[in-house]
Amino acid sequence: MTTLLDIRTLRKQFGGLTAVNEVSFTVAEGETVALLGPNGSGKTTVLNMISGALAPTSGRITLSGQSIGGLAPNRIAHKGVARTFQLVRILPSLTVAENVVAALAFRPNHLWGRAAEERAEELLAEVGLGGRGGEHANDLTYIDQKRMELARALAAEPRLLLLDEWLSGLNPTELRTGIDLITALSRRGMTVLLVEHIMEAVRALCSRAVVMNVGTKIADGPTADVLADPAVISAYLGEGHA
Ligand SMILES: Nc1ncnc2c1ncn2[C@@H]1O[C@H](COP(=O)(O)OP(=O)(O)OP(=O)(O)O)[C@@H](O)[C@H]1O
Repeated sequence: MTTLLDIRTLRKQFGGLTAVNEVSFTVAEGETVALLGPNGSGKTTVLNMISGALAPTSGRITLSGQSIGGLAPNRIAHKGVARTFQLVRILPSLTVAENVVAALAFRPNHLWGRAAEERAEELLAEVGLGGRGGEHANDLTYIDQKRMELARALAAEPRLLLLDEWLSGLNPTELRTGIDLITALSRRGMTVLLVEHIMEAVRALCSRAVVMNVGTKIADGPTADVLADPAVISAYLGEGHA
């Protein structure tokens, strides 16, 4: 398998707090990998360093061998990394289609006008919002806002998709739909790194899991093995996350 994302001895210090402590792991092309850990273990900080929202204190992040650590978020996005956020980020006063068109306008090979509208419609169909481009983003239900945020991320045609608790807050039916949607993306070759607390989703989606606890990596391997690892169970139990 070809390595797409390679994280080496990554470290992030916030004053006296080491939020991420010498963490290393890789994600291969086409893999869907979970980044797990109790609250405050450093997962979002790792995603923030991969997407450029935070600069690493030290360590290396490469995408297909090219160093991206410490670059500005827009440069990292142009190199093929897209993400969704723990709290959905949309442009509420625009229509659903306009939200996606705006994302298409900012990608490296910008799309405008009719071409952008057509591509937006394709992307909306892909996430289950086909034919709903004219609705106002503000009027969408929570899961539909999440779908739209995903369409915005896909507009960049990413090589690596970072999902930060994209499935949280969904009811059981919506969760099934959300899992199916990510499965479909993964089947068509998308590489995904996801932070997730819903273990049902992790088991369904991820062949491999990396687990952090208090900033340090404590496990990395096939999902079933990792979730049965006593060190992982005890880290979660310690935080009331059985
Ligand atoms: N900008 C920041 N400034 C100072 N401390 C921060 C900052 N961002 C995160 N931290 C701290 O770094 C640690 C790791 O936080 P992080 O959000 O990465 O954890 P997490 O594993 O994503 O948690 P959760 O599952 O609750 O989202 C926490 O102690 C947090 O308070």
